[in-house]
Amino acid sequence: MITCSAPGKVYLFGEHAVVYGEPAVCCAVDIRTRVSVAPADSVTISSSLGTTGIDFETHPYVSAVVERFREIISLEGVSIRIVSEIPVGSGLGSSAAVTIATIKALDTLLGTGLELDDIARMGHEVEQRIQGAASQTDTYVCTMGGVVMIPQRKGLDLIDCGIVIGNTNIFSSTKELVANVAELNESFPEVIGPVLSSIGMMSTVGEDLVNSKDYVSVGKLMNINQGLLDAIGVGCAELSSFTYAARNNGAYGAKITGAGGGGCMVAIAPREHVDDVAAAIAAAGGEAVVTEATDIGVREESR
Ligand SMILES: Nc1ncnc2c1ncn2[C@@H]1O[C@H](COP(=O)(O)OP(=O)(O)O)[C@@H](O)[C@H]1O
Ligand SMILES: C[C@@](O)(CCOP(=O)(O)O)CC(=O)O
Ligand SMILES: [Mg+2]
Repeated sequence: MITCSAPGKVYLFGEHAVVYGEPAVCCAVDIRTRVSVAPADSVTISSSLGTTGIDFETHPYVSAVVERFREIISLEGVSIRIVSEIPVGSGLGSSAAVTIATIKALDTLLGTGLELDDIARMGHEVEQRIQGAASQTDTYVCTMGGVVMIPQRKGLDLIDCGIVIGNTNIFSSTKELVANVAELNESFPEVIGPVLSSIGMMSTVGEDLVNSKDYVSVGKLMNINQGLLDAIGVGCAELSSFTYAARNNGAYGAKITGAGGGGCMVAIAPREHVDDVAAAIAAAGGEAVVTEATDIGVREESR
């Protein structure tokens, strides 16, 4: 049996706008999905969502990965078992992590010799197939780890402060949220276009601030980015309440991460304040997790 893992991620800046070609800055975090594979006569996929064969209702991403491998190598059966610390449908990139960890595990089992760039590319193709429109961000950062600027694929300095995630526990489908933004953009292109460009500008301005570890300024930009995400309709009352709770309790800045509409927000904070920030999010009704950035991307854990 071979086990591979891949990390979740938070966006410092740029989700949604990145789907329209704007830059984004995304950071892998130390919360992982583990996928174990073993030879078998037929395909079995088991996770917290259930046990299935190839099944595009329950396991669309993993099913698409298996089909993709069948295009390059003969693969009759395989047993795939998923254990994840990343909440599903929460903006932390659970879909990318399960996709990338499965690709790496199958690559290792079948000896297909994929390089990291190949894994990221295949993962992006799978996300595009299942999600409709999908940027390369989640699959790339979860393959490589660290802090990455997209579309340049440029590595930035690892975030050296505390990261607190606040989960609303409201399931949000990235596919739906991306489609909602597209609809708003079609209705009001003159209004939404400039908002998306302004979101992109966060990354352009933020890049040097991340590299110089100026987290006070990074936090201010995250707060502006949050306002613009609200403007494109991907916020909700709980996400707003948790971002204010974080900001009022020592965070440098706080915003939605990922698709929004539910799911998670992210705050960056001095390490000495992370517990206060987490307590404030919990008091506002969220599930708070204190984490750190990680430069460990997809990797084999055991065989
Ligand atoms: N642990 C898991 N096991 C199986 N499938 C998973 C797992 N985590 C995520 N997924 C897949 O990813 C989908 C959620 O992806 P998405 O809507 O993009 O949200 P997220 O923000 O978490 O990436 C789930 O509906 C499921 O198909
Ligand atoms: C909204 C979007 O920018 C990020 C979605 O992230 P997540 O699936 O919510 O973790 C979509 C994308 O980049 O493909
Ligand atoms: Mg996703």
